[in-house]
Amino acid sequence: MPSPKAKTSGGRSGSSPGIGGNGRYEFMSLNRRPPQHLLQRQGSDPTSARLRASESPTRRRGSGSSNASTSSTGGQLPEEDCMRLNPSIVGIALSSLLATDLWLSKRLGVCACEDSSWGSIRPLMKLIEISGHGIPWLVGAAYCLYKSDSAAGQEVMLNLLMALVLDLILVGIVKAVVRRRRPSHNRMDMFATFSVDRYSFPSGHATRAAMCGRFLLAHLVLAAPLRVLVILWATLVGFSRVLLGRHNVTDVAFGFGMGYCQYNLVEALWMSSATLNGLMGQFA
Ligand SMILES: CC(C)=CCC/C(C)=C/COP(=O)(O)O
Repeated sequence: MPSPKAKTSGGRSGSSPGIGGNGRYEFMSLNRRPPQHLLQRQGSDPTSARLRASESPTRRRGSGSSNASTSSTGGQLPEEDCMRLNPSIVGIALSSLLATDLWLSKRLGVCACEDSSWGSIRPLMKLIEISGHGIPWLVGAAYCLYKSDSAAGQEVMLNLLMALVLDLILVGIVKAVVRRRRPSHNRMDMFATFSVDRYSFPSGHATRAAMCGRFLLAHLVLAAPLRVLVILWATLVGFSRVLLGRHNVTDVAFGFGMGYCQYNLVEALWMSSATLNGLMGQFA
């Protein structure tokens, strides 16, 4: 795709910029052989790389040329150029997804700071952010465990505490492996973060909201309006991550999926009262 910054003196469509004899950028048609003064010796000038790219096998194949992997000067294209110039359909799809993700996340970051277009709702989004933070949930679960006077209540709160710790560990591992930077428009003013929380993928708030949402719906007897409120809260936590500029859309989407699956793991590792008493007995 010709660079809009290049000074054009050639055709419009189907052309690529090259450095003309006068040192100015020129556009050349990909269907015509470039002028001799632009056919640089390979490696001597970025234009030669660009000519090599404009003469890539896929383009030449598209223009009906017989030698699919020869450069404009008739030489054999090095293998790495052929490979690089022929990205797989998966690579193209992933690049398109990433570009769309970054563009959409930037557009949706409407309260990334006070003077953003929806900056007035930033305090509300920050409140929702705190409601999905790990510390309030850990403190709340520990308090409920301490105040609970039934074996069933203690069992549920202990398993919730373990689920929250499991979430922190798994999210921390994925963040540390993927190491995706947070969006450029994010203002890192979250309270109480770990080192890995500087990374964006996945959203820890989204994983916690999905996992805790499922946990509450499964283990608390809630009337229908409250059940709807739990689902609404979890959804708002996820959305707030993008609106605040903390995350890209894909970070939150993956976080929701990961949190949903984490709950399945919590159910599989569920510690019953008998098991917990047995463990307590061993440590007592
Ligand atoms: C310090 C504790 C106990 C938890 C950290 C909670 C936190 C700051 C997670 C990051 O969430 P996002 O990945 O959604 O920004």
